[in-house]
Amino acid sequence: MPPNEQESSFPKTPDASQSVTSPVQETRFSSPSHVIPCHDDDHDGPSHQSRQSSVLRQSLRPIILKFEELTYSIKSQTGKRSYWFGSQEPKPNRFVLNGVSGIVKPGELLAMLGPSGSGKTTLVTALAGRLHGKLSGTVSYNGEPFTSSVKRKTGFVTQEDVLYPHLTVMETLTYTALLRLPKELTRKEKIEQAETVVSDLGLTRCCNSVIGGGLVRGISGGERKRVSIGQEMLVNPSLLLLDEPTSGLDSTTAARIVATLRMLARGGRTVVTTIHQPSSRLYRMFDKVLVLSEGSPIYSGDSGRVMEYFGSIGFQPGSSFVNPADFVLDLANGITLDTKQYDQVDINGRLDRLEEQNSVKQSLISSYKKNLYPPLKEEVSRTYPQDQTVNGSRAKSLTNRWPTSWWTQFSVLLKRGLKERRHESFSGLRIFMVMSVSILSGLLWWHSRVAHLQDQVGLLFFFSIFWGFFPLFNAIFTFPQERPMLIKDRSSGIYRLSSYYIARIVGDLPMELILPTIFVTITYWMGGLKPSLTTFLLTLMIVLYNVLVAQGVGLALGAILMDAKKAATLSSVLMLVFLLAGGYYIQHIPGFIAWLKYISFSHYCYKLLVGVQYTWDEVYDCGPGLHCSVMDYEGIKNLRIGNMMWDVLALTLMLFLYRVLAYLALRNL
Ligand SMILES: Nc1ncnc2c1ncn2[C@@H]1O[C@H](COP(=O)(O)OP(=O)(O)OP(=O)(O)O)[C@@H](O)[C@H]1O
Repeated sequence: MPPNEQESSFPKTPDASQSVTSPVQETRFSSPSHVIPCHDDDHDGPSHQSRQSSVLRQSLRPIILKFEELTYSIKSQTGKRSYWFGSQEPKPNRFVLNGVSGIVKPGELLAMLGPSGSGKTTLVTALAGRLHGKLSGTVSYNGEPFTSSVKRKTGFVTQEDVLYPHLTVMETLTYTALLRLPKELTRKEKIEQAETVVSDLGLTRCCNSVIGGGLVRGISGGERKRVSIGQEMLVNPSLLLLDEPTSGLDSTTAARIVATLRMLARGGRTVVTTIHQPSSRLYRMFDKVLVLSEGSPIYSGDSGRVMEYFGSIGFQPGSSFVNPADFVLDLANGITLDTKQYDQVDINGRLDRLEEQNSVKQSLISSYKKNLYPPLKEEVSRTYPQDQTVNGSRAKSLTNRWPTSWWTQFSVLLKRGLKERRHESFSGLRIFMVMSVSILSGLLWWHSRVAHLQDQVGLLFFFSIFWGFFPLFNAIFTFPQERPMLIKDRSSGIYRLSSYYIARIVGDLPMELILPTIFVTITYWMGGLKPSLTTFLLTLMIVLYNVLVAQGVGLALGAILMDAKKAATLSSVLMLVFLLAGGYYIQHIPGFIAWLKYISFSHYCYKLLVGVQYTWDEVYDCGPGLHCSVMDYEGIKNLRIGNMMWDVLALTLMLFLYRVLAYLALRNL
């Protein structure tokens, strides 16, 4: 009989969750008076009434999760190096999962236990449809494979919290609510859901604190974990999968989290979690447990019957007060009462001990196959009413692929990006750098004259190179930095890649364009370039266009390599090539390598800058009493300035091409 049979009758009614008193609720209602209520500045706080009518109380579509004979192997290395190439010889496949089966129904909380490295993370990742590689066996959700509609009904909390460090708790959950909750809910209702989750998870006190991470000090590890769980709760998942949600937390916080999971399960959801070393208090909250030993199951079934089962196959705990979780973890490691005693008498008998432990594990695996697997297999292969009802709803859900419209996704992502990057966009350091370089160059080129043509042309070349390097190097970090968040959001099917991509590019624009505008304005007039408003505006437009192209190159390199270090190295080489082949330093590049300048955006920018600065009839003093045409000056003549539309066209092509490349690279993430 399943534990808590009365509570977990299937399917659960929405109200069932409210009737369960959990430690979370107890904590919430007994929270001390000094707790500061968290209200978003943009809206009014939710009424108690609206919290009660939370959509989180209802499981909209219960899911039966079945997995059968899951086997996953990886290729490992021997460590022996081949003489010639230093590569390692392949070793036979190592099984990370070996014939794991199970079934979890709505209303149930399954815990996966096992020693470190036993395959828990691999299994939960496979159940979340995110394991890539050689997975054999079947996983079904109401009898269906993992479809995008299942994806949107599944919450997956990974072991590492993937959160934006500069957003506050409330901002994080609000943006998630706005993106993940269906368009049928109003904005106000979505925000209320976020507030409900903040309150349900006991995050009220820190809701205005930043998440933190890296060098930014933020909320505690337990609070971060609860924010991650909250993000998944918001989607009102029918299936919630969690990888070690309690690791590193104190026992009270861990108990609160497991109690929350139990409460969510009681609301008609299917909840699966891996857990490292639960206390007996936590263990009692699980309905079912699955115990893994080196990837093979040694127990799968009701949590309450674990001691009885192992007793029936000859494995007894040392005392009657033992924590069942400790007992099964010892067994999964091959440690029994006998081997423990053996340990104490013979401390040097390591090999014998290992052999004995292996034989205990093998015996447990055989017992599982003989005693537990046949009835489990029968249960898994049974057809449930849920298996049929889903077919109708699937067709409907597929038509509604995304929870929100493209425009909502775009505007929420834009705002989220601006908030997350507000510190870096308007960082004093960046502004200081641009201001100091512009003033310094203005002073160096102070009121330069056409007579000193070489100097003036040098200033224009500097414009094209500086405003190639700077935006390019800023842009290469964009996607490598955001990769974990993007993968997480995209795996949950929250938004289209196009809405994210456009929001990201548009969000970066203001700062990308404001700084060069300030720079050009200062340096142009200080540097004594042509005192004509039209020429100044044209110069500014060319520099801004160059910035956009350079930004595209940086985005593409970052997205293709997904490694900021590699991208930075490649960018340095690229910009050095562009610098040398740009047409300023070397005027007589050998023909076989002269094509390099045609792929350099700085070259086109430089040509355009020179083209708008000087006219065909303009002359300069080329000697005592001599006047030469500017266009005949060697450095300018070799640029072959002709119809400038071709240069604009080349830059326009690059502008789109690099952005399309970046987009395509992101699609393959
Ligand atoms: N992609 C991979 N490459 C190399 N080894 C892998 C890979 N995936 C899994 N493994 C190995 O498979 C085994 C199981 O890993 P997994 O992370 O699932 O264990 P776990 O039970 O979750 O461990 P822990 O409790 O320490 O997180 C480990 O030995 C791990 O090193």
